[in-house]
Amino acid sequence: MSVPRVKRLAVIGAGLIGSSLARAVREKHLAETLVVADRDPAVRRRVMELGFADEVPATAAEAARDADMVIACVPVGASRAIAAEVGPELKPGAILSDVGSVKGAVLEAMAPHVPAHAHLVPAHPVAGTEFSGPDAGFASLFENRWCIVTPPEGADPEAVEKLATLWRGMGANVEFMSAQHHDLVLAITSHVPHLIAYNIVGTAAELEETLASEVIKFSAGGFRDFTRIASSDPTMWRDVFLYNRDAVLEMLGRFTEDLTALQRAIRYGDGDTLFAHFTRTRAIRRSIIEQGQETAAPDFGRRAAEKPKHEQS
Ligand SMILES: NC(=O)C1=CN([C@@H]2O[C@H](COP(=O)(O)OP(=O)(O)OC[C@H]3O[C@@H](n4cnc5c(N)ncnc54)[C@H](O)[C@@H]3O)[C@@H](O)[C@H]2O)C=CC1
Ligand SMILES: O=C(O)C(=O)Cc1ccc(O)cc1
Repeated sequence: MSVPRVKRLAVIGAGLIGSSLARAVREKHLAETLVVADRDPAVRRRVMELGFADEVPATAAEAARDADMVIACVPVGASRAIAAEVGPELKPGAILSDVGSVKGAVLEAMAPHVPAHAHLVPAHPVAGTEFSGPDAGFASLFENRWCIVTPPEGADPEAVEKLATLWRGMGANVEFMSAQHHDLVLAITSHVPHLIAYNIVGTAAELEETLASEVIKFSAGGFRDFTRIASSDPTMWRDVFLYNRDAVLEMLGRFTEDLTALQRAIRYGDGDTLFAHFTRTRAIRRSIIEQGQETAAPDFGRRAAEKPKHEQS
């Protein structure tokens, strides 16, 4: 059965996610006309060279004019500015969506700018890598990954279904939840793990010179995985922590308590506690793999990320 096409789809921001979305839409013929805007002239030039858009305007307003669906693929902190720019251009029935890693704050920032004749349907594809920019994207990024859609209360069911259909067309599995619930779940599955990676790599870098160089030399296993995550885009992750503050602090509080319990077990030589804890966490990993949902683990995106860059486009 063929997927209904969006007549005119506008993507704002042609980085990892925007360019992956555009590539997937192109490859699967999900839009009649695909417009890709970016404020950075170098990015626009690259989008034209890569050839995955029909039009490449400089402004979000231009891209949104006459669009049936507009998807903001910019750092969470830019959502308000994009909505303010795009809002007055939205035609009756148009859908405004996004891909931000935080949903509550995005909803709050965008909603006031969406006219009553248009629909706001935020979403978050739970798939990505540590790379950024238009060259990092690839069409299969969303295949068999979750896309969480967080419609505001009273959202138009037809608009919600249109957005879900687009994501399913790109190979994603769509799940619906409230923005608040999304932010709590993602705080523990994605945001706190990234913070831990940023922290441990920072701690290692601060060690005395000889020790630090040995960390680099012998970095294997665990630490190496952390360095991949800790190389993720600073702007994007700064915004995630600024805009999902409460949920991250809640999960960080629980994390710290549990870490203290493990620290205590080590201090007092309590092997039983350590063994019981590690046995429990091993079972969690196994059940994730059995369900074919490694994507729910903090290292989601890893297989794609480990591909060399030239294999990713
Ligand atoms: N990187 C990842 O693994 C994932 C990221 N996300 C979310 O996707 C969004 C985009 O992330 P990436 O694609 O990784 O970022 P990116 O840094 O690769 O690309 C962002 C693009 O947006 C453009 N941009 C920024 N502000 C703009 C504005 N005001 N107007 C027009 N263009 C603007 C930038 O020039 C850049 O080309 C973020 O909200 C992030 O939370 C969601 C899932 C995974
Ligand atoms: O590269 C990784 O391991 C990721 O965790 C990618 C990622 C980053 C942010 C998201 O909101 C979703 C996925």
